[in-house]
Amino acid sequence: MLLSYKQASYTGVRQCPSPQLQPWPLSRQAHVPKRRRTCIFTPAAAATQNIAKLQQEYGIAEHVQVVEGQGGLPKVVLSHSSGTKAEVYLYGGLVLSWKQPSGDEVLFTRPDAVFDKSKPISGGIPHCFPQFGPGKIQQHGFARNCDWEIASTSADLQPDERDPEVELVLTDSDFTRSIWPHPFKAAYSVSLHGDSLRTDLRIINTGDQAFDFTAALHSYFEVLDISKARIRGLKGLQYLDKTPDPNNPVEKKEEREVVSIDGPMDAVFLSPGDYVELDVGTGAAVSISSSGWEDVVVWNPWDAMPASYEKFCCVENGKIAKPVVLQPGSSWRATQELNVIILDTPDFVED
Ligand SMILES: O=P(O)(O)OC[C@H]1O[C@H](O)[C@H](O)[C@@H](O)[C@@H]1O
Repeated sequence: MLLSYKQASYTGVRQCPSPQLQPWPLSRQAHVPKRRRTCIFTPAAAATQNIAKLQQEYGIAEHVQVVEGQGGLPKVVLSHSSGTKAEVYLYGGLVLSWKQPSGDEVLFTRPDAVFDKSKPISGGIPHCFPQFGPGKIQQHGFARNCDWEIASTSADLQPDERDPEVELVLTDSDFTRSIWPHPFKAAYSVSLHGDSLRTDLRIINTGDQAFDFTAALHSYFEVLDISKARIRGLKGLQYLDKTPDPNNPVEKKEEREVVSIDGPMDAVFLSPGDYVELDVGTGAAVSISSSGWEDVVVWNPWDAMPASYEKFCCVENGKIAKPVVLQPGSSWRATQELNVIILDTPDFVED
């Protein structure tokens, strides 16, 4: 939580235990001399070896590290000399954590998040692609439950400001084509620049037929208390209110300069400017600047998630209302930059 509201952090996150080494089948063990049985090779050991290989190939001293994350999943840790850190999981191509130099976490992981690939990781910045939803395929598409690959890593050569970056890619596979029959490449770079976190997503049509898609960065931000969170930058916008029924949204106009949340909220704001701001209630705010993304979703489930709704607010850059139509060989690009700002006059001051 920003500004050291450590009391707001969660301790109840359910995690899968790291995979343990399993013994070989007995028939095979019979051929293994006893003293060597600890050297068995298993899927878990293979995963660890794979992580070590990725680290060897893509690690950059002090700035980029590939290590084992929760549930034994590979994650890339970006460290900036300013003290900021980000963790990017290959599963889902997901930024799970972004910490300020103070150690304060900006993003939020739901307590029901799991790291065993049985479902997408519920927290951080999951992808919604190739469909935001609801729609013809699974809610929010498949990009959040696929393994992305590392394409490259870098750390800028300026001696004091080595901006670490990782680029991940996801391409169509038998699995993706069984859901959505189009050849594509998604290239997603995540980088730290001083105190800010930047993402750059490109979708490329690698097939010979046009396709359309919708997408979003389903960003979870930690707030002091949802009743104290405020969003600026939405005044005057038309929005699709999905709260009563996500399948039959009602179009409305936002009249408020400062949007507060006092019940379930699921709204797609149409064509905001390139900047919105989430005041997290501590005297700090997250500024969200973007290009290419055309809509902003604000989501809080309220008492449908009693264990966590008070502690997060999703503010999601998306391309939802008007799908992107991509011709063969063409591409679409959208960027997002998050910064933490200290507010001069917070709307709420602690009693
Ligand atoms: O639970 P998930 O599949 O992650 O979706 C959680 C929520 O995401 C979005 O913000 C949608 O607008 C909501 O309609 C949806 O309920």
